[in-house]
Amino acid sequence: MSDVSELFGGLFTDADGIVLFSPSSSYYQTFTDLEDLDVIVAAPDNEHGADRFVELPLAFEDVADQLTFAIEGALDDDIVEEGDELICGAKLFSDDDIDTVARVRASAGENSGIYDLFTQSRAEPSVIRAVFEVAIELGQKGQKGKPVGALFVVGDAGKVMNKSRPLSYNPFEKSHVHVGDPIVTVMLKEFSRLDGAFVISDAGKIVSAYRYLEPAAEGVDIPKGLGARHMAAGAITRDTNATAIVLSESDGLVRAFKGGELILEIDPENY
Ligand SMILES: Nc1ncnc2c1ncn2[C@@H]1O[C@H](COP(=O)(O)OP(=O)(O)OP(=O)(O)O)[C@@H](O)[C@H]1O
Ligand SMILES: [Mn+2]
Repeated sequence: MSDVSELFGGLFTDADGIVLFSPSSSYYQTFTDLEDLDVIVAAPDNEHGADRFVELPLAFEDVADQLTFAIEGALDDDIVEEGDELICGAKLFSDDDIDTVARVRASAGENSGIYDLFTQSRAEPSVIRAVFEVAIELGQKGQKGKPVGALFVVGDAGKVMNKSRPLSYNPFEKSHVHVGDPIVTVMLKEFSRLDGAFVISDAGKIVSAYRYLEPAAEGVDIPKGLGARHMAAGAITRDTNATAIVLSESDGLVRAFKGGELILEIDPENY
């Protein structure tokens, strides 16, 4: 008769490393005396001072997104090697304790782009993250209780301006405000009722609101069923080096596009 740990034991044989997602301090401590396996922590902050650490820019609610982000980040930082077999411990249902184990092979060939979205965009990672936060907040609350859509084009702003035209006067014309400033969050929410896109510079300066994007759309392949806003978002990221973050008025999801492709889809209600 086999017992459960023997049956599942195969999951752990010949592993090269362990990835713990936001472990508690005591949980992390129990792993530090492991001799032959590297322990990697993936979390919003390196609160335990782990030597091998991947910073999560968002609390990805989808465990697959979390794992993919951490593994692409660990490969990029040379914390793990191509082909490494990793045991990942994550919190699927629990907020407190790791309750789920997955065995994943690190493979650079299957790059989803989710790590590069934050780290290899023209815009600074903190800017990408701040725009996500505004889009998520807007998705949770809507505008005066009604669902609202919004399109943020981040980075490579000069080129984006050349591939777009104004729909109305630009309320940010003479201002020097940046995403992340609390007042800007209020302004972005207010202006999101109106048409068009926000254009944001690499450093996070709001360059313009109300831009109608006119990128070339050839070769852009976005999922069927998404409309003009999403098509424009995808296309502008193929035509320029910008990243686009879109809140859909119709399904309430936040989506990110880069290089003409949909990279990440998240539901604000889960944050
Ligand atoms: N090329 C564009 N540039 C900037 N904004 C655009 C562009 N095309 C559409 N939009 C904006 O998107 C809004 C919604 O358009 P549409 O419904 O076709 O898009 P969608 O992709 O279905 O988005 P949603 O899911 O929010 O409905 C328009 O009212 C307009 O404000
Ligand atoms: Mn629509």
